[in-house]
Amino acid sequence: MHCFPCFSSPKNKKSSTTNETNENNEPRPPDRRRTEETEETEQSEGTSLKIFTFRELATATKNFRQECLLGEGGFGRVYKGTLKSTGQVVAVKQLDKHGLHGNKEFQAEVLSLGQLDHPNLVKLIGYCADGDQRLLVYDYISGGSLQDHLHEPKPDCEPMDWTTRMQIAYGAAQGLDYLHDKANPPVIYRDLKASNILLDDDFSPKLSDFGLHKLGPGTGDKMMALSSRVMGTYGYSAPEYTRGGNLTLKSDVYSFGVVLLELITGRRALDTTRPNDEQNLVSWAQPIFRDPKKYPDMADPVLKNKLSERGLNQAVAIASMCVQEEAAARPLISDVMVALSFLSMPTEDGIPTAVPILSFKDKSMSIALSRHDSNLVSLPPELATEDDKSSTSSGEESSLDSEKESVSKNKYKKKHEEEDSSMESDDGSDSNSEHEKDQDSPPPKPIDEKNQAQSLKIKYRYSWEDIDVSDERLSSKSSQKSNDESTSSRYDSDRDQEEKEKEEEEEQEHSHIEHIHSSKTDDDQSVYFDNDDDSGDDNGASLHRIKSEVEIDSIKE
Ligand SMILES: Nc1ncnc2c1ncn2[C@@H]1O[C@H](COP(=O)(O)OP(=O)(O)OP(=O)(O)O)[C@@H](O)[C@H]1O
Repeated sequence: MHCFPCFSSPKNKKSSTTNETNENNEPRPPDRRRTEETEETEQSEGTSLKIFTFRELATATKNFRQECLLGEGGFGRVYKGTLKSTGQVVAVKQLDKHGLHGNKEFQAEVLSLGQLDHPNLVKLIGYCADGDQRLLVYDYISGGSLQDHLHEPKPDCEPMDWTTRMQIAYGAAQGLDYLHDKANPPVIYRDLKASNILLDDDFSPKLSDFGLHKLGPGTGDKMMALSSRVMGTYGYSAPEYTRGGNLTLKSDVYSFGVVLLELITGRRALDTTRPNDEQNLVSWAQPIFRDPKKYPDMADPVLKNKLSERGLNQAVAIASMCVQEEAAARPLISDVMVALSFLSMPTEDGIPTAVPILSFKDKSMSIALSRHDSNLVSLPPELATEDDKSSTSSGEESSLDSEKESVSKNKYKKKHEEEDSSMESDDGSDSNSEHEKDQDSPPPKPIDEKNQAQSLKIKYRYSWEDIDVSDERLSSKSSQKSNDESTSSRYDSDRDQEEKEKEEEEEQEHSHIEHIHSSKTDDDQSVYFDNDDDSGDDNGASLHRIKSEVEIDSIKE
């Protein structure tokens, strides 16, 4: 077999062949002698992707020997291999020959997959397209999958502790947030599950198997898969997806919620060895979500007494929001990520040093971080340094804008820029350029003062909209509302009062369906659903986030 590179750098193109396309404008095989004799790995144009020869990969995997087989998934077999040229250990995914991918699809797919790069994604390092062979070459992740660690642990392995679980959830949320928010066009994962979350040696999670079906740009939440084939795994797939193949970013959020529930409970998403009413994890958990007293019973028994009840309550609350039946009511993964950033903070003597307090009141959900020691509370570095996220800590508008749910990435960016410029006129500072932003924006205001409770709140405002609302209406209305209300961070201690008054005003304007209350007192730190409202089952209404804002307060005790 010989290499059949689809793409090559201009330099390589010149040297490989003068007949790059045939009369049908299809790529021709390169000069056979070159690939056989030199075995030189090419670089794909415009990406860091390497184009491997089939021979290289056969050598790397000892001719795809059984002993190198890591497993077989929906797309084909995966082999562990070592690249002869560099010694790098890789995972080689040999795609099913009878799969969906034609040559063109494959080309488009690998090129866009090659652009994706995030510490919480398994990195695609190259590919091979040779005749009817299609192979993808990934970094090898040595620690096994979350599924292995959680559900099939080796007998000599300690069960994963609570903080590790929350750190895995946080890392996975960051990977997913990258796919949803940073990748352009956004990538819907489709098949997020514990077996697709690989762990490296220090338990850092890496999402694998993403983007094997690339999605075209759509209209935000309504993005559809190019393929109508319903994928996903039972137990993880969102109801709207399994029912009608309707795939959106929120379907991923649902699957994420299931993984979070697995981490919390130690139960499988689907476990046919359990009694009927306990086989499906979400169905089992739904009634418990409404009864916080039962939350401790939900926790993985191996964690007994080794987790904070507050942390558990918050994690369950996040999971319960993610697995809501109504896709539009699920939070954005970026919101989930922020909440988990706090839950995953290291603990002192098993007690988390900081616990987020989620409060759901009328149209707003707040995530507040409280701690009562003298250490600084600041956003985790990954949230504080990136441009989008720096806004959460530097007093600018939050990047967690409602519009990204309902408009395309480009539209979102445009909106973001507009708001940036409105921010500019508001506060007189120039925040347009990323570079300037990095240089000029003041560092996050320290909020630490001894004997003060510290609180960082990220508020998400939701409004009720008819479900059949058109995207245009949703986005323009939301946008208007979002623009009308300034989205700035405030540091002054009068903010709470102001906020309360504003909320009361807004309360009169909108009806609400569901409350989840959070009590801030130390002994009663509960989060619970309040179904006291008969508008709860309002037909044709759903929650849409219209605004988010960040505030960092120092609250005198
Ligand atoms: N980059 C990698 N590093 C290490 N092991 C990997 C890597 N990619 C996949 N694997 C392992 O290879 C096996 C097959 O993986 P694959 O993703 O193809 O299927 P799956 O996740 O088991 O099932 P599905 O296709 O339904 O998602 C799994 O055991 C997986 O953990």
